[in-house]
Amino acid sequence: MLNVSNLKVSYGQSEVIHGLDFTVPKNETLAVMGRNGMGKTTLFKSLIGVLPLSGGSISVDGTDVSDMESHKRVENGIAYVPQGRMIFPSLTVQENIETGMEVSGLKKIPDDIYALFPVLREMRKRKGGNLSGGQQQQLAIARALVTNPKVLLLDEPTEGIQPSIIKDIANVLNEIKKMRDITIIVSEQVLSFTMAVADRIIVIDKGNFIHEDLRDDVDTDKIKKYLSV
Ligand SMILES: Nc1ncnc2c1ncn2[C@@H]1O[C@H](COP(=O)(O)OP(=O)(O)OP(=O)(O)O)[C@@H](O)[C@H]1O
Repeated sequence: MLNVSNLKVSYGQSEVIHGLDFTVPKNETLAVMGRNGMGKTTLFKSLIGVLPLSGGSISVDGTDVSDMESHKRVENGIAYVPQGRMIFPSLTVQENIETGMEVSGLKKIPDDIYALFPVLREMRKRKGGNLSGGQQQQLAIARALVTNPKVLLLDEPTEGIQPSIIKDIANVLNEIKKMRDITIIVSEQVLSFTMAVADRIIVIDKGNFIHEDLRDDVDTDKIKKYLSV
């Protein structure tokens, strides 16, 4: 589980994340929704340690990771699928996945990864750069999963992906949740996607959480309003 307390993040003098508190238990998928520029990417980068905190703390299963560098946070169970996917274009699909396996000590790509993403098995010898956006997104998720994470972070996984593939990605996240004891946190602007995957939805606005609902209680019109203002 992930526990975040009074998290603050700044660019120079300018504070962008203003003291967020949240806990996400095992087997829960949390969606953080907000318009462009509201702080989703900054929040995720600070959770994985690409950006330093200017205050507060982050812990995974009781271990404080706030002062750890990114690779140490990965060792402690956080995996990150960045916005734009950031796969290695000149490495093959298989090599891309293998870059995630050093941490977990896996020698071979587990069968359940290819069962989740059959297209990656078919394309395992192709260069990552030659895959479609949706396939690259699957590859980025596979690469994150082979680290055996306790907490999986996905920053706007539907961005630039065609609607039919967005459904596949939602199915994959639901499968992952069934297969593993995992906490999933996804940032998004697409409400239909979050309604298909999230147990809880939080709205972020200018670096503050302004609204929270369990999926079953979501007033979709209200959330749409927050996302469109
Ligand atoms: N490198 C940076 N230096 C200074 N300010 C930044 C930097 N990156 C982001 N910001 C500012 O931080 C705020 C939050 O941006 P962030 O990218 O986290 O938002 P976001 O919700 O992820 O948006 P998007 O959906 O466009 O990725 C914005 O006001 C943005 O201008």
